[in-house]
Formats: sequence, C-alpha cells, structure tokens
Amino acid sequence: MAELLTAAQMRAIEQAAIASGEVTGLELMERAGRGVVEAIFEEWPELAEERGPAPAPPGYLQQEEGAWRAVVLCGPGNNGGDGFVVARLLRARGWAVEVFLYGAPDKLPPDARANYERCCEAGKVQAFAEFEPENWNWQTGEVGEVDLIVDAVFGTGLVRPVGSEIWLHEKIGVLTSGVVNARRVAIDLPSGLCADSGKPLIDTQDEIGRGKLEFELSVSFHREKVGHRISDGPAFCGKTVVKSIGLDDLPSSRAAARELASEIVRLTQPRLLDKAAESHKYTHGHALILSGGSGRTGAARLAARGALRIGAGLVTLGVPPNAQQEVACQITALMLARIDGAEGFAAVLDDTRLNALCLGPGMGIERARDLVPVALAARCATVLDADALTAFAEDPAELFAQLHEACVLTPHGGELARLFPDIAAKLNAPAMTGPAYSKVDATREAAKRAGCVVLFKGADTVIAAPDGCCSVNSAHYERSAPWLATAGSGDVLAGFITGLLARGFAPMQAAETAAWLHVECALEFGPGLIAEDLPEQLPAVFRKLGV
Ligand SMILES: NC(=O)C1=CN([C@@H]2O[C@H](COP(=O)(O)OP(=O)(O)OC[C@H]3O[C@@H](n4cnc5c(N)ncnc54)[C@H](O)[C@@H]3O)[C@@H](O)[C@H]2O)[C@@H](O)CC1
Ligand SMILES: Nc1ncnc2c1ncn2[C@@H]1O[C@H](COP(=O)(O)OP(=O)(O)O)[C@@H](O)[C@H]1O
Ligand SMILES: [K+]
Repeated sequence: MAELLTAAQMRAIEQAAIASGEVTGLELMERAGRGVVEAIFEEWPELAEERGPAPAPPGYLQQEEGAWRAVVLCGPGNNGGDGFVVARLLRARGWAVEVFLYGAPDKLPPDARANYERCCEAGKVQAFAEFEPENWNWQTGEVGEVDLIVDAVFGTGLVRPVGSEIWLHEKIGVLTSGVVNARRVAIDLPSGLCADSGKPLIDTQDEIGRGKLEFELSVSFHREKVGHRISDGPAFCGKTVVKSIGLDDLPSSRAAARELASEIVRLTQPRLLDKAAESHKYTHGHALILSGGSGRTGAARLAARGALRIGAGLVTLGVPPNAQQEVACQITALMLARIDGAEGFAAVLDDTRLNALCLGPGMGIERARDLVPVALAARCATVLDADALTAFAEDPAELFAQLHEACVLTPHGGELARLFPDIAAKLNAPAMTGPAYSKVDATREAAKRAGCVVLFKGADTVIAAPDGCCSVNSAHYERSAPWLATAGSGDVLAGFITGLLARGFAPMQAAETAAWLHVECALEFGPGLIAEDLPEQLPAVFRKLGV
C-alpha cells in the first residue's frame, strides 16, 4: 500500500539508517542526486542526447549553441546538497550549469557542504543575489536558452514562510515566461511548499503567482510526502516521481518505519470485492436509502443505484407519501418503502435484515432533523451526507452525542465548516509556519470529535477514523478526474459507501474502497461524465480488477 510520509517521519526513517551505520548521509545524498538526474532523463529523453562540450566559464550561458544548459538553484540545507550533486553530475555529462546558492557556504550542513565543495571543483557557484533573470537580456541574446531549471532551494526542511528575496515563483516565472522554454524540475518538493500540508508557506498577502510556481516534475525520495497529494501540492508538483535511495533495503529504516506504521497516511486502494459463490442476496445485505419529497428524489435515487451496482443484495428507497408515485415510475431493481415520520421509520428499522442506512442526499433539512436520530438510535451502519449533516449546523454537539462507530460522515468543504467551524477556520487560515495544519490534520481531528469515520471530499479526498487511521484518495496526476465535479456525484459516492457497508465492509474500508472506485468509474467513462454514468461503470471497473 503506498505510503505518504510527513517530513518528520522521513527524517526519523533516514536518521535511523544513518545512526545504525548502515549508510551515511553523504551516500543518501548521492543516491538522491543520481535519482533526480535519472528521473530528468526518463521524463525528457531528448535531454540525454549527446551535445557538444560545455564552453569554459565564465559566461557560458551566452553561448548560442553547444552543450545543454541548466540553472540549479540551491538552498541552505540538504535539499541544496542534492542540488549540488545534480549540478556536478550534469557537468560531468558535458552540460553547462549555472549554480546559485541561497545562504552562506560555511553554514551548509556537513553533507551539503561536502557536495558544495565537489561542485565548485568543476565550475563556480554564485550567490543567490546574482540570480537575476529579470535583468538578463533575452532580446539581445546576451543570455542563451536555458534547457532545464532545477529547484533545490527548500525541501522537507521548510519551516518559515519564504521571503520575498527568494520568491522563486517570480524568478522562475521570468525564466519560463515564454522567452525561454526550460523544463522545470523540483527536488523533493517545489520550494515554498509545505511537505506536510501541501500549502505554500509564503509571507505575503499578495496573490500568489500560482501559474509560475508550478513545476513539470518533482522528484521525491523513498516515499511521496503527504504534501505531494493534498491541497495545492499536486498542482505545484506537476508530476511526482519517487526514486529509491535504498532505505527499504536497510533493517534500521525498516524498523523505524514499523514503529511509525499506525501514524502513516496511506493512499487508498480497493479491498477484496469478490462475492462468495455460495452466497444469496441477503448475504450481501439490505441497504435503505431515504429520499426527500416529491421533486427532490433524484439524489437518493442516484445513491440507491450506486449501492445496488456496488453489490448490496437489496436496496430499498424510503420515500415520503408525496413522492411515492414519482419514485415508483423511475425504478425497477430498486425497492420502495413508504417512510413518513419518525415513528414509521422506527417501525421499518425493526427489520433486522436492513443493515446499512444512508440519509442526506436530497432529503430536506426538516426530514433529516426528524429521521437522523431514529437512524442513529438503530445502531446500524449509517452514512450521513448532505442535508443530514447540514441539519445539525446549529448544534453539531447534538449530532456528535448520537453518532457511533459504525457511522460514516461524508462532508464537502462547506458541510465540514458547518459541523466543525473551528477546524475549518484552522484549515483555511493562511499558512505561515511549517508544518502547517493540513487537510489530513483536519479530517483526523473531525473523526476523533465525531467518534466515527469522516470522509472529507475533494480531488484530495481524505478519510480518517477516530483512532487516527487515515488515507488519501487522490484524484491527481495519472488519476486526475476533474469530470467528477458534477452535480450528484457526491450522492453516488454516498450510495457506494452504503452498498459496501451493506456487504459487510468495516466503515473505514467501505469509505476508502468506495472513494477509490468512484474515481475509477470517472476515469473509465472519461470526459462528458454525469452522475448517472458513475454506477454504470462499475461492471467494467470490476472486470478490470478481476472481481
Ligand atoms: N531526509 C532524507 O532522508 C534525505 C533528505 N534529502 C534531502 O534533504 C532535504 C531536507 O533537508 P533539510 O532538512 O536540511 O531541509 P531543507 O534543505 O529543505 O531546508 C532546511 C534549511 O532551510 C532553512 N529554512 C527553512 N525555511 C526557511 C525559509 N522560509 N527561509 C529561509 N530559510 C529557511 C532551515 O533553517 C534550514 O537551514 C530533503 O527535502 C531532501 O531533498 C536527500 O539528501 C535524501 C535523504
Ligand atoms: N476536481 C475533482 N477531481 C476529482 N474529484 C472531485 C473533484 N471535485 C469534486 N470531486 C468529487 O466529486 C464529489 C462531489 O460531491 P459533492 O461536493 O457532495 O457534490 P454533489 O453532492 O453535488 O455531488 C466528491 O466525491 C468529490 O470528492
Ligand atoms: K526543492
């Protein structure tokens, strides 16, 4: 299962390896630099082609032709150290490389210092203040084309907001503003991005020039960091490649990782979805999904279709009398039960074969306020979405007092803010110091307070349980699925979770697997997707999974 590490976890794993004597920091840095160069050539094979030798410094960037040209921006820590390795390796291949250092050489940590010195043997390293692409005269050809920009200013050690003197988004923006056509690679993370939260730490009220901070490739080591997958991280990173630096082969770092295991955030992956051959429909559970009144039943019908397709044995829509006819005209495999007020609902719940409930989609606030307490009193696996969450905006504590561990809450950002206003305020505050409060922190805190699983939606859906277990369902990079942002897709997701709960999945596993399948369905259909299409992709997705 793919793990996402925080900066502190990565440090602990690396430090354990170094402390054991199984590897030195210098060796890890060399492997990191080599990994970056490898990743660059894998991403842009044309850059690996041989070219003429580098002209002698100074002023090699003035040359019109000849070697490939790179600018490497190094910072004051080990990220800068990785940058010096990359600069040296590129120079050894005949590249013309301009290296700039932000910070004083004698303050570099030992391994970075060693690589600074080795880098200087093959060419100069200039002070960062000299990096003034805004003053380079492109028009007169005084400065030649730059083929590659390497950002090695800050990695996982970024703790303070990036000052205006190193606003890379501005500087790199100049370099890439169409005058030159350089590929942009960030070592570990784009400098300025907080490794734990995926938020930029920038000390300014100004609009961040986001387009300019975006890289095409980020090369991380050992594991992706949480920040590669949440908030602004994916947009800034462009594409994230992970290179091994040999830590998985070392008993010391493996032991350190085992100790951290319960805290580590994971990327979602599907659980076993097969059905046993000897089963019958009741083995797969009976889900009940409550709808709203006449004219507002679409959301619940979407959820119900999702629950049925994902394999619940039976799915019943619980509708108020005024919507009975409307729903009856629309459904075939789904069943229908008349559910009016709290009393009638309680009577329906006497049927113990009903083992998963879904309340919220299109339900209406008033009906939700009446019926959610009845559902929760039944102590049945229950998904609360949409109106079932908003109904408790005025007194979230009232809801929390009734929730139990078989519940799943599925808020989007607005709904989360209604139930957890303090958590939303912390999450939405400008990030000044690292590690910044993240969507992972927010979801974990919400799950703990609610006492049940919380699935916080978005392209970076975060799912957490009260015990801290947490995963990210990332619709980014090769799983980018922007077509999922369409009305009703959240209703289908609620139905998917309900269906899996009916099938007997534990709440955390139901939420993770449903979120993962939701994105797979969107990818299976592709552009033009609307919510109705989502459940209909499940058969193809299951076939691909070998279910
Ligand atoms: N942890 C590991 O296992 C490995 C780490 N490596 C590299 O080392 C990096 C982490 O190195 P470090 O921990 O030295 O951290 P960084 O190199 O990311 O930055 C730390 C330095 O920047 C300063 N700093 C932080 N925020 C600042 C700000 N806003 N303005 C000015 N200065 C600021 C800190 O005081 C410190 O001097 C990783 O991202 C990775 O690139 C690699 O060499 C491979 C192995
Ligand atoms: N850009 C995006 N990429 C991938 N998934 C997205 C994106 N935006 C939204 N989603 C997903 O689409 C669904 C939207 O749900 P929600 O906000 O409840 O809206 P609705 O109820 O109208 O469907 C959620 O599952 C969310 O994770
Ligand atoms: K960097």
